[in-house]
Amino acid sequence: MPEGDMAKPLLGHRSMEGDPSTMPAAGRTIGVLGSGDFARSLAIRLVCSGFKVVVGSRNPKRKAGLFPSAAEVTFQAEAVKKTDVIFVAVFREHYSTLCDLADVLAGKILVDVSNNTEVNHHKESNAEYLASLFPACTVVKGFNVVSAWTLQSGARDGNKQVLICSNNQEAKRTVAEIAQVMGFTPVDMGCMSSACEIENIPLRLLPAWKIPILLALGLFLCFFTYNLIRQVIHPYIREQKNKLYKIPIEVVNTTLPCVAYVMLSLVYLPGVLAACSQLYYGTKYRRFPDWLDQWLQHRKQIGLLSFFCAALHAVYSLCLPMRRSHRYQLIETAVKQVMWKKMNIWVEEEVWRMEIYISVGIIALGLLSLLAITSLPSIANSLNWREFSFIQVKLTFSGPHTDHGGQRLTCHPSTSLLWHGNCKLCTGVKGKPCRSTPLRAPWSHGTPHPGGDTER
Ligand SMILES: NC(=O)C1=CN([C@@H]2O[C@H](COP(=O)(O)OP(=O)(O)OC[C@H]3O[C@@H](n4cnc5c(N)ncnc54)[C@H](OP(=O)(O)O)[C@@H]3O)[C@@H](O)[C@H]2O)C=CC1
Ligand SMILES: [Fe+3]
Repeated sequence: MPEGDMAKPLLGHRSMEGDPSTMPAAGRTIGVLGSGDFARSLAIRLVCSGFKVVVGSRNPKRKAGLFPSAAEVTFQAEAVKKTDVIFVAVFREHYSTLCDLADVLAGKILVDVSNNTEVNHHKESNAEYLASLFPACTVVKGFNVVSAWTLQSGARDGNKQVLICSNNQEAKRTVAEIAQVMGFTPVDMGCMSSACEIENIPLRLLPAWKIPILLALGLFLCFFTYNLIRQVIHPYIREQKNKLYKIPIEVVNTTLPCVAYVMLSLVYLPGVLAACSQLYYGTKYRRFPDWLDQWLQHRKQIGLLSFFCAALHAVYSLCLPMRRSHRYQLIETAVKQVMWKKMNIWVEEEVWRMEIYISVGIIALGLLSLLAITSLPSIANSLNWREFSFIQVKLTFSGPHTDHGGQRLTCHPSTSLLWHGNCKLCTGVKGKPCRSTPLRAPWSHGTPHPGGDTER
C-alpha cells in the first residue's frame, strides 16, 4: 500500500473519553440488516452506546425476542426506510437476495461487515461486490475485524481497532464516528481497494511468527536427532545399554539450550551482516536485500523464542532430580560407595565447576528475561530511550550504531536484539518511527516494522 494510504486514526486526536451523547453520531438511528450473531451483538452495542437501532429481518416476529427491547425489529424494507446508515450483517452469498431493496437503499450508506472463509477467496472483495450490486449506495468496509463477542462485551476486551475504508470520505467519517461512540478506535485504511486486505486480516494466523516458529522447530529437530544419537542410539550400539528412558526429559533438555543459543545468535547475526553490507558498499543509503530485511524484522520473534527455549530448559533442569531414574542412580552410587568402602567422594573441582555452571546459567536466564520483558511494547514504552538502550544494548552487546535518514536504512542493525517497539535509539524521541523499509501498515505483511509506530 502506498505510504500516503497508510493507516491513520480517522478522527484525529479527539478524546474518546467524552460523553457519547455530545458526539454528533450518538442518538441517530442505525439500521442493521440480518438477525444473526453479529447483528444481535451489534444491536446490543449500538443500543448501549445511545443509538436508536432498527433491525431488518426476513422474519421479524420470530427474531424480535433475540434483540434488546430498545431495538426495533421489523421487515427489511421497513428498517431501511427509517435510517441512512445500514450495517449489512448478512453473508456475501446472500447479498443478491437484498437486491429487491435497491430502490429504498438508494443514496444510503451500507456498512459491509462480512468476512471470508479463505484468504483472497473471491476475485473482488465482499465490499466491492456489494458496491457493484448497489451502485446508488455508498459502501463502507468496516467492523469485520471485531468479533460478535468483542462487540457484545464492549471494546474493553479484545482488539479496540476498527479498520475502515471507502471511496467516500464523508461516509467513512460517519462510520468512524459511530465506531468511536461505540468505544472503538477507527483506523482509516484508505479507499475501497483496501477492502480485500481488511477482509484477509481475521484469517491470518500469527504471520510474523511463522518463519521464526518453523526455524525453531527445524533447529529443535536437528539438535534432537543429534542428541538422540549421542545419548540413546550410540550407547545402545556400543554397549547394548537401553537408554530410551532419556528421550522425554534428558534428550529434550539438552536440545533446548542448543536451540536457544542458535536462535539468540540469529538475533545478532543479521545486524552484523547489515553493518558489513553498509561497510562493503560504503553507503548507508543502499537498500538491504529482501532476505536480510525480512530477517531483521523477525529479530524480536526469534529472540522471544530463544527466551522461551531457555525458560523451558530451566524448568526441565529443575525437574531432573524428581525423576525416578535419578533416585535409582543416587541409590546405586551410594551402594557402590559402601561396597568400595569409600568414605568421601567429594571432588572439589567438580563441585566448583557445577556451582559456577549453574550460577552463570541463572544469570544468563535473568538477562535474557530482562531483554524479553523490556521488548514488550507496554514495558518498552515506559522506558526513556537511555534506559532502553542501556538494557537492550549496553547490558548485552555494543555494536556500531548506524545513522539513518530516509527510508533505506535499517535502524541500528547491529545493536543486537532490539526487540523494541519504538525506535528510541535512533532518534532519542520516544515513539518517533525510523524506517528500514517503507513503513507499511501492520497487516500488509503481518510484521510490524521494527522501529515503526505500527507495533501492536
Ligand atoms: N459472527 C461474528 O463474530 C462475525 C461475523 N461477521 C460477518 O457478519 C455477517 C453475519 O454473520 P453472523 O451474524 O455470524 O451470521 P448468521 O448466520 O448468524 O446470520 C446471518 C443472517 O443473515 C440474514 N439473512 C439475510 N438474507 C439471508 C438469506 N438469503 N439467507 C440466509 N440468511 C439471510 C439472516 O437474518 P434474517 O433471517 O433475520 O433475515 C441471518 O440471521 C457475515 O458476513 C459475517 O462474515 C463479521 C465479523 C465477526
Ligand atoms: Fe543448561
